[in-house]
Amino acid sequence: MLVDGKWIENWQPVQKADEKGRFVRQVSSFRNWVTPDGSAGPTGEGGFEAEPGRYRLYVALICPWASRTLIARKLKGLDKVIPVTVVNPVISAQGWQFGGYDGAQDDPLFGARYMHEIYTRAEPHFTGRATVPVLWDMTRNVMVNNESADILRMFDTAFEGLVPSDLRLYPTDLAAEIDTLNPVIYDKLNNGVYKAGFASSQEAYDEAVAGVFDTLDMLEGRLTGDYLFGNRLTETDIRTFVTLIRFDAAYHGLFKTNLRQIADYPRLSAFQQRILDLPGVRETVNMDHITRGYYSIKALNPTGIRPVGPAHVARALAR
Ligand SMILES: N[C@@H](CCC(=O)N[C@@H](CS)C(=O)NCC(=O)O)C(=O)O
Repeated sequence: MLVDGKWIENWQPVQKADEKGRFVRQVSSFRNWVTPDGSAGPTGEGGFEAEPGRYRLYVALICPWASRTLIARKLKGLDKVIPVTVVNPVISAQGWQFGGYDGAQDDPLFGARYMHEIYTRAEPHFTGRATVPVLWDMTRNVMVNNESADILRMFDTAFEGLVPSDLRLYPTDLAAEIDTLNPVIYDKLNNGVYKAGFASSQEAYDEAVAGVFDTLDMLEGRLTGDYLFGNRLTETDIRTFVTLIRFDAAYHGLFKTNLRQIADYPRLSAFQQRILDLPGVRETVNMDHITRGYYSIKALNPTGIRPVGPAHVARALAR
C-alpha cells in the first residue's frame, strides 16, 4: 500500500483485520461523479461532464468490484465512449501491475508499471491501497472516483445524453428496495467471501461463512422471477452475479467457502447463466484471469498452484 505517496513493500500480509481477526476492507477515497452537465453528484466535487473518450476505466478482470463497473459499461452501451485498461491478474509485491500477461495491457496514459503510480499522479501524498477500479479523467488528468458502487451508478445515468438506453439499473421506484438489499449482499456475500478467505481466526471464519451461505440460501428463495426484483434487471443483480461467477472456481477452494457450490443452487445457477447470456457480459468474464489472480495470492496459496476445475464452470462459460 501507499503511505504518504511512498510504496510500502510486501502488501499481501498486511490485509487489515479487526481485534477479532476479521478482514476489513478499505473505504474508497476519490468520490467525484461524472454527470450529464458537470454538476456535482451525491459526493465529491463537480466539473466532470459526460464526454465521449474523456474518461478511462482501469480494471482487473479478477476483481468483482471492477467487474461490476465493466458489466454496467457493456449493458449501457458505453464501451464506445469509455475506454478500458486491464491490469495483470497477478498482484505483485507492488500491487496491481500493467502488461506482461495475456489480456493485460500497458498503461496508455503514463506508461506506469504499477497501479499505485496512478494514485500518486492523482494525489502525490496518497495513503491507502491502490485499488481497482479507477475512473480517470484524461482531460483534467485527475482521478474521478475509485468506488465501484458509485461508478456503477453513474454509468446508469451520466452518459444518457450521449448513449441513450432503455435499461435502468437503479430505477427510482425500486431505489429504496435496492438500497436495502445491496448492503446485505455486499457485507455477507461480496465481501463475506473475502472475510472468510482472509479471516485470521476460526471465529471470524465461521462467522463469515455462515453469512455467505445464509445469504445464498436467502437469494435462492427470493429468485422466483428472472432477477432479484422480478423481471427487471437492476444493479443488485450485477452486484450478485460478480460473486456467483467467481464462487465455484475461486472462493469455494481458496477462500474455504465450501459448504456448498453455486452449482448446488438451481435458481442461482440459472440466474448466473441468464446474466452471463446478456449481450456483452461474457466478454467481461475472464476465467483465466480470475483463477490465475486468486490462486496467486501468496498469503493464501504459497505455491501458486492453480486447480484445474471445476468443469461445470467452463461449461457454463462455453454455453
Ligand atoms: N471499495 C472498492 C474496493 C475495490 C477493491 O477492494 N479492489 C481490490 C481488488 S478486488 C484491490 O484493488 N485490491 C488491491 C489492494 O488491496 O491492494 C470498490 O468497490 O471499488
